[in-house]
Amino acid sequence: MPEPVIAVDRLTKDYPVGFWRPRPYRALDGLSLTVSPGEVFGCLGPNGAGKSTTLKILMGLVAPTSGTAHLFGLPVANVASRRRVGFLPENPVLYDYLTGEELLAYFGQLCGLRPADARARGTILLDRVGLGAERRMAVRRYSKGMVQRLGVAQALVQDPDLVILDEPMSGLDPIGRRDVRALILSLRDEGKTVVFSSHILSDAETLCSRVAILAAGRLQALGSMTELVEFSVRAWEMLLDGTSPALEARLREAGATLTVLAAGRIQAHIPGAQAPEPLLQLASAAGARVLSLQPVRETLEDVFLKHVEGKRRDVPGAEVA
Ligand SMILES: Nc1ncnc2c1ncn2[C@@H]1O[C@H](COP(=O)(O)OP(=O)(O)OP(=O)(O)O)[C@@H](O)[C@H]1O
Repeated sequence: MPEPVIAVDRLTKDYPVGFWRPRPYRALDGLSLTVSPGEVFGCLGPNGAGKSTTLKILMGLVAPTSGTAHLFGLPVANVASRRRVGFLPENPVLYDYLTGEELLAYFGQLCGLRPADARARGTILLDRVGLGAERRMAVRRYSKGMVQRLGVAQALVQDPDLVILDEPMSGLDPIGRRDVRALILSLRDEGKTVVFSSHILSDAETLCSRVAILAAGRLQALGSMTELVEFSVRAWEMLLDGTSPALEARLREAGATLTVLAAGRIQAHIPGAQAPEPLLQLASAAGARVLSLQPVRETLEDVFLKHVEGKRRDVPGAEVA
């Protein structure tokens, strides 16, 4: 077994909350997990689950109350553990009077690159995150999605082996999300380890080799997609056009649950793993058109909801006065 890139053991964080008499609030409760080299690992959970707290502890931005965290075998309290790590914080705040190009050149030099190398690396990264055309624009003129893309670029400036991205899809339009998905896969193909937090479960499902689901500061589930998600077909969904009331009645009798989308257009949910051949024939014989037929299986979203529902907590001190 290769040495884990990340090793977290019984990690716990209590934040003090309240002004006059601060009380500890347990944001993270005994989290243990490891991430191996080359993995794309998703840290999932509802708001307040403890995802950012975990990533901040790894980055040395927050000290744990108890437990241990190691990067590349070194404790996170040791700055050297982060030499090979790039980080995108949840809300990147960048020097907005600089241009994208100047900012990346500056960060590159902070990471030890020579000025010319830092500039060259910045140019490559701006192209890679789709900001090549805006590289001479002041960051204060960037949209939220452009700042997010620039944040991703700064995380890659020192060509890290481990990339930690806190909500990388936040603020991105569908094209931006697609680009970041492609970027994460290309980082994986280069042999890098990527850890990201997200609320977008479909992204996690397509990108991650493994995910951790957190809720209320505790690990609720950990594993690969095949370990967590039941991939077998449970039902079928058929979209039909040109149906008649008589056909709809016969489909219901045959066990389908119908949703009427418009007059003569219905969605039929048919339970069972077998492809619904008899109902297809019934529909065609009655002159209806089958627009689509899709198997229904469990998704990561179903698994997520199963693990997190009912596990939201109130934060002490958050009451409205
Ligand atoms: N500095 C702080 N002081 C007090 N409580 C905090 C602090 N930072 C976070 N918390 C609380 O700790 C809990 C976990 O917060 P965290 O930011 O880690 O959650 P998260 O899973 O990243 O949530 P989100 O998806 O909303 O970003 C939350 O209840 C939050 O209110």
